[in-house]
Amino acid sequence: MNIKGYAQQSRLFYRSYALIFKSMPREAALLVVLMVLQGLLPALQTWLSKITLDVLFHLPTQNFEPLIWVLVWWGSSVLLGQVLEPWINYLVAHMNEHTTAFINQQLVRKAHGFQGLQPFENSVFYQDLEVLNRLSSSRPLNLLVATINWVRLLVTLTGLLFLVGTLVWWMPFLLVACSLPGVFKNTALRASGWKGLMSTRKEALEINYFRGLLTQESSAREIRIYNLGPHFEHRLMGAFQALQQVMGKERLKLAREPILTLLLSTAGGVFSFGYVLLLAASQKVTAGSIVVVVQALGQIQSLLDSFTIYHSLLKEHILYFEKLFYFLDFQEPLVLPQNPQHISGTLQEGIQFENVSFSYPDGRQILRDLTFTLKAGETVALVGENGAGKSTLIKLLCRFYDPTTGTIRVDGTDLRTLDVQDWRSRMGAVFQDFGKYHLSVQDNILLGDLQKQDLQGAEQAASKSGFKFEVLPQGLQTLLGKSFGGTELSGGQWQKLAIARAFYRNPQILILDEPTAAIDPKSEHDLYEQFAALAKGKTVLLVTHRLASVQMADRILVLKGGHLIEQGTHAELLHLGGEYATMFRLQAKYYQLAEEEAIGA
Ligand SMILES: Nc1ncnc2c1ncn2[C@@H]1O[C@H](COP(=O)(O)OP(=O)(O)OP(=O)(O)O)[C@@H](O)[C@H]1O
Repeated sequence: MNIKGYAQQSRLFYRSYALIFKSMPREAALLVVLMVLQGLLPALQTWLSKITLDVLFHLPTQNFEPLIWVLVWWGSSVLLGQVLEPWINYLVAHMNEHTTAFINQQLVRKAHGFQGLQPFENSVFYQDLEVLNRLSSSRPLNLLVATINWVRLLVTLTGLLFLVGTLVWWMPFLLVACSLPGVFKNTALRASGWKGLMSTRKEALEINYFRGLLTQESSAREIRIYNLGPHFEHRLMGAFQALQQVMGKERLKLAREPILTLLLSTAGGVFSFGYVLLLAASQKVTAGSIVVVVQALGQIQSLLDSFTIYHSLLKEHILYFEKLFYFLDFQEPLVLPQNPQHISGTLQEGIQFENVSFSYPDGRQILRDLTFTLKAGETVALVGENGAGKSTLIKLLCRFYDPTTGTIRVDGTDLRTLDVQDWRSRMGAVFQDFGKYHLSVQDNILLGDLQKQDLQGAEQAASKSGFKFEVLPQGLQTLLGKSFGGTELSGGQWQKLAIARAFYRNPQILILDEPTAAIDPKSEHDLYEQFAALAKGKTVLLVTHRLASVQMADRILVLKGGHLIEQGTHAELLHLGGEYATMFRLQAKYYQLAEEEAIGA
């Protein structure tokens, strides 16, 4: 590694510890102090052995005071060791919980802080996020524990090497030199292990996915009808096997490859031990000193091996933080304005699409040169075949993405210059994949505007959407969804609840992407009957395939292959006899025929 590399590594370590310290500064500082104390204990105890022997050999007759002091010191050091251990364990566990929570908070804050949806499109990015989430409860603790042991071993080693050095000055250098290749080798092997782990991100995602399919209620029905259990289980085990193969190879390397470096460090220890035995045989040193060196050498050898392992573990765990910081530093492609414009009051002119085209990050062009205006207070229906780009247009309107070319203007101001939160606070939406929150009915509605907490308003919104909460066991307080043992709703009931949430917000701009796809004909009819009242004063964009319900729109836009091919009122478009008229007549004919056939029969 060159100097730049070391500087980067040092910054990375500094930032990682800063993150851990930030989560619990006092506890972290206390832990460091306790660790250093604990690290000094073995050297202190070995030194006490020397003192004991030296005192014994030079003990004046009938004077036991030095022995009593030796006993007091020895007892204190043993007691300190015993007291320190549980406190260090307590602090490590305590800090681990906090650090895990803290890192999770950083991760989710970053993830929900993305204002656009593009980061979620990138599969590598998504896989990294999965690994970061999965390891967030182990890696920070591992870094902490490895650091603790690294520091403790370093302190112990320094103490013991110092003691050995007082007898033979070159011995510490020899011992360290013989262990260094092992340190480097293990570090390289751990880095390779991490690379292996990262190369199995796809398999890890597959494991999550197939395990989810096999264990969750949402997929239980199809799995049983099509007998998909064995098939998905096979794919799950395939992913496990692929993961085990890669990680097994890495583990084997870790067990097999350090043998030469271990031989070298053992040779250093044996040579040093032999030299001390020679010194002892020629009686050049005191008995106490020989005991010190013999004891210290025994410890140093195994400590150096452990130190090598912890050093390489540190390097391995730091790679987690490298990924974590990469994620935390990631700048989303959606560029937010430095000095955003804040808008107040109601929409005046409306929203203008000017030559808007859009391609997803995969490069496919979905919207092509769209120019139209959603006038303030107008209800516009957007229709077109599957994949025409209707939901994509909504995503641009919500500023989940920016147009690839062209501009969207709000009362003449470029949407990209507006404060995005401000803009979205004017909107209410029922998306195709609306949220089903496993909370109470009331909370599901109140989520539409957390500032309001208007219980009466929530009740009214539920009534307007046709959601009959009275039939549920605890009415508005009924807990929904299976996650926490609540009541499960039907698809249509969930959708009505999503509509209630949007109504509760009372937004200026209401976006409805197939809002009645799961709703029964009578409820749909009731909803559209009162739609004029509900939409009053709002700008509404409605996407639907049920053309009977678009008649109440002021204007209809027809999308085909990303082009805006027709626009006008229901009557105008029927008169035009184009795509809309064809689609409408097809649907109408289908119902008419079905009715005629039924009556005829
Ligand atoms: N996140 C995405 N990344 C890449 N392509 C996408 C993404 N989302 C949608 N598309 C593609 O964009 C095209 C338009 O999709 P969109 O959902 O806007 O259609 P739609 O008109 O709403 O269709 P539907 O009537 O079926 O809801 C489709 O071909 C789809 O494959």
